[in-house]
Amino acid sequence: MAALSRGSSPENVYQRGPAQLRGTQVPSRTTDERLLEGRDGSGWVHTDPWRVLRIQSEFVEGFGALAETGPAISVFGSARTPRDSPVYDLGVRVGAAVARAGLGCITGGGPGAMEAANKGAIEAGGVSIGLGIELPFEAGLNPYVNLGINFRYFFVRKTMFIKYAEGFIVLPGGMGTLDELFEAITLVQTQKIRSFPIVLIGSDYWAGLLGWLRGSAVPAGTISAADLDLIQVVDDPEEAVRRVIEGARHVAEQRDPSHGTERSQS
Ligand SMILES: C/C(=C\CNc1ncnc2c1ncn2[C@@H]1O[C@H](COP(=O)(O)O)[C@@H](O)[C@H]1O)CO
Repeated sequence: MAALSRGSSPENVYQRGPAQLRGTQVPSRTTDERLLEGRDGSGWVHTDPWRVLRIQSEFVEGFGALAETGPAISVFGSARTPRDSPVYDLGVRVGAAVARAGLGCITGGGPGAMEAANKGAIEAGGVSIGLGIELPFEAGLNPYVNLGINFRYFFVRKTMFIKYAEGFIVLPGGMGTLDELFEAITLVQTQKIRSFPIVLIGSDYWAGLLGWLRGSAVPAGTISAADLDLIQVVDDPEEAVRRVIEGARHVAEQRDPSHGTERSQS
């Protein structure tokens, strides 16, 4: 490719965006020329700069889709909960209670307890939101989602669970559920967000974890006893929703009115 004759002598100035280039710094091709020339392989779509744009677009799409959905509660729970189990039934009742309270029900959009909560929400006439995630064993969004968004990146999706929820209700679950639960607790404990209602549902299931936190982590000094106050445990779906609404109201009352309904994390 021939060098640009205009830029080849030191006295000529070449403007590339905000940068001024002279002499040897003058490129041989214009930016447009590079954009419009033939295909350059496809490896660049797997480079970090390109990924940054994809991550940015996930935030833009997520914020765009959820900004106008109204107040909601994020409901978590195991992807493996069978449809014929009592926990599935509990999930349906949680989703229905969320919808009856006039709140959107946000889940991970997958099977098991997520599907149960979406089913309850949609059957009760509510907004049933599924924030799906690309996984190697892709299952797709469950059929009870009436607003679904699929994410590539877990961390983008997790931002949405927190940003658009008044609080969390957590059904029995495994690693994914614990990850979501402890992310929220960590954000509150480190004061990245102000108090955020977190309600575990199913006291029998959660007793072991809470017992370990109280009996091992507190005495070891790795958490403070006050950290446990961030978590509430109930068995009744209506009570779980009531606790989130009360907690959210308490947070709103404490908030400086000039901050509107925005959370303090930036
Ligand atoms: C395991 C199977 C499918 C997994 N599909 C999922 N779809 C959407 N979200 C998921 C999935 N698996 C985990 N999650 C997220 O983690 C939480 C559940 O994880 P757990 O380890 O099962 O507790 C859940 O809240 C999701 O956000 C095939 O059955």
